Amino acid sequence: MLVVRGLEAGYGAAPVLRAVDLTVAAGTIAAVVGANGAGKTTLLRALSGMIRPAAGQVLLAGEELRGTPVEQLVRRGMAHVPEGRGVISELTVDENLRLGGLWRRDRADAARALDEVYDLFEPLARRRRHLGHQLSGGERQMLALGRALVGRPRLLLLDEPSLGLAPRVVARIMALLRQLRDRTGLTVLLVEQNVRSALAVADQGVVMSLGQVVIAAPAATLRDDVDLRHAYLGF
Ligand SMILES: Nc1ncnc2c1ncn2[C@@H]1O[C@H](COP(=O)(O)OP(=O)(O)OP(=O)(O)O)[C@@H](O)[C@H]1O
Repeated sequence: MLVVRGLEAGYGAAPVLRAVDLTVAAGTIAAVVGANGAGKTTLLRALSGMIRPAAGQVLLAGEELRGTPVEQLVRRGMAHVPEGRGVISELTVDENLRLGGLWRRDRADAARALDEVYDLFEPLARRRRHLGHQLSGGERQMLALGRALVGRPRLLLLDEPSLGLAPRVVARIMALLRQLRDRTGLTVLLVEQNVRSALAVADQGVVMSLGQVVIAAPAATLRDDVDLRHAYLGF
């Protein structure tokens, strides 16, 4: 689904990503882990067009994406849920969710997707008319994820979904990702500080350090191989 080759990106003159290579198979979850400042968020930003890569190739289902306007990326099936969540505080839960499907031509399916999100996230269904700023951190995270799902993405880029959430909510979100992968074939690139939770749900583990991918391996290998864990994950 996603092939990244030699990706270089950064902020102004300061390079962050250095020759990043990555492959994520369709219908799998890849967890990107690594120390603070390793470049995980920058990788998601470069993939979703929030920052312009300086070099390299990004293919989504075989089609080159570099230089594609963000709106086109969304139409091609990419959804990015950034860290900090991007919920619009002045809009209601329902309005925020509908934003995720505004661009879709198939209105009937957009309405179905909205209903599915309310089924998945019962707290959102109970707070349809609440404003974004009236939600708890966990509800906001559900809303950001729900809004992305209303667009029926093929590839979901998720930045730190567990940030600031109670373990029970984190477990729920991870279980949901697995369910979406299994039921709909969704492909997920998941950036997480919570390495154990991320590797528990992921098919592939990708460790970044100093702007590079230092190891990409089956998540089970990273979970179970004590030497690898010590060397790359520090536990
Ligand atoms: N907007 C920005 N302008 C300039 N430099 C930035 C910006 N955002 C991040 N950086 C720098 O890019 C580097 C990588 O940051 P990035 O946020 O991608 O790391 P990360 O792996 O996601 O870290 P964390 O786990 O702490 O969120 C860091 O050195 C950071 O200071």
